[in-house]
Amino acid sequence: MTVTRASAPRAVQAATQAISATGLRKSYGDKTVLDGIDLTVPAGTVFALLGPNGAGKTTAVKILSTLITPGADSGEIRVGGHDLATDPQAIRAAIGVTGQFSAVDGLITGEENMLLMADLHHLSKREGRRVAAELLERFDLAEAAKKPASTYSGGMKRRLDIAMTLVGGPRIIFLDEPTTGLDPRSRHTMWGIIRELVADGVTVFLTTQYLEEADELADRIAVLNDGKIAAEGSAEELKRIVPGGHVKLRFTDPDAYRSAASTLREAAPDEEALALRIPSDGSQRELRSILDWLDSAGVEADELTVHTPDLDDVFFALTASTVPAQNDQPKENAR
Ligand SMILES: Nc1ncnc2c1ncn2[C@@H]1O[C@H](COP(=O)(O)OP(=O)(O)OP(=O)(O)O)[C@@H](O)[C@H]1O
Repeated sequence: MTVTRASAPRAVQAATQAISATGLRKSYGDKTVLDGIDLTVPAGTVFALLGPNGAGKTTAVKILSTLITPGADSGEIRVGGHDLATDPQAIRAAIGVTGQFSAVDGLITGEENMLLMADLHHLSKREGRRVAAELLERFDLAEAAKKPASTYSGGMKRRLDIAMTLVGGPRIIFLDEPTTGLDPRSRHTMWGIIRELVADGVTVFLTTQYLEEADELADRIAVLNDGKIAAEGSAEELKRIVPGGHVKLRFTDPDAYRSAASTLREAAPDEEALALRIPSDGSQRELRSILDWLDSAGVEADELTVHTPDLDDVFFALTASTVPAQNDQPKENAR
């Protein structure tokens, strides 16, 4: 059953929201990092917080995962159904956090790292071994389990880090830049892992600088800029808010192309490609009116494609005023 926010009783709404925060604030001295942001993450979904370096993404993760306290003037913050102000302990028991700085101890083996986590979660020796073996297998680390973690590749360390986070069976996990510095293959492996978690009903709150990552994984994306949420929506919704979307009509017959071009004077012609571009936000309503218009003009294209701007366009449009030049570089190089 789908519960809509407008009609559901408050208790049901609370149960379906894994994370909710209103008026989240945080300042360091005079510097306002989070200037009253609202966040809502339905259970079992992936939420991506995007933003340039220093936007406050890690700060938001640290507050929601109880590692630091929010500004005193923040509104209500609930995680896993618990109030952060009154019951941070219950939140800690319900969540897992994988930060930018790994919790992996390089001096001991992958398996020992896992068993250490099992101890921290008070699992019995037998249960700890069972959970560790299962997760090491699932994360493709069984073969390397008896080797010191310092010998692992970046991707293996990151997988071990997440495996360690999962020892306690959290229903909500925070992943702060989970693929920064990973090569494309490891990144895709990590995306697969995140998708599996979500298929198991886990809620994922992730921060990322990679727009492609948010596009691939997230149900909803919020762009954080200058202490505020500059825009929020699905990847498709966000792409529609920047100009540049169009419908492209392609023809194989030059005569059909020329006839269409003379009929559709509003369309931008591309003689070489035998294509016409009609500005459009890509919405169903606009598409329908374009199709009606083509029908009434008697134009039949061989191919019709809808082009929406990509998330890069959105990111740059929304964060343009505050992005320093160095942020054109990938993060691992900028550091
Ligand atoms: N303990 C602290 N004391 C003072 N300033 C801080 C502290 N922690 C963070 N800041 C500042 O708050 C701002 C937001 O930092 P934060 O780490 O949340 O950003 P971010 O979006 O995660 O950036 P990045 O992508 O670089 O990790 C930065 O300007 C940072 O310098």
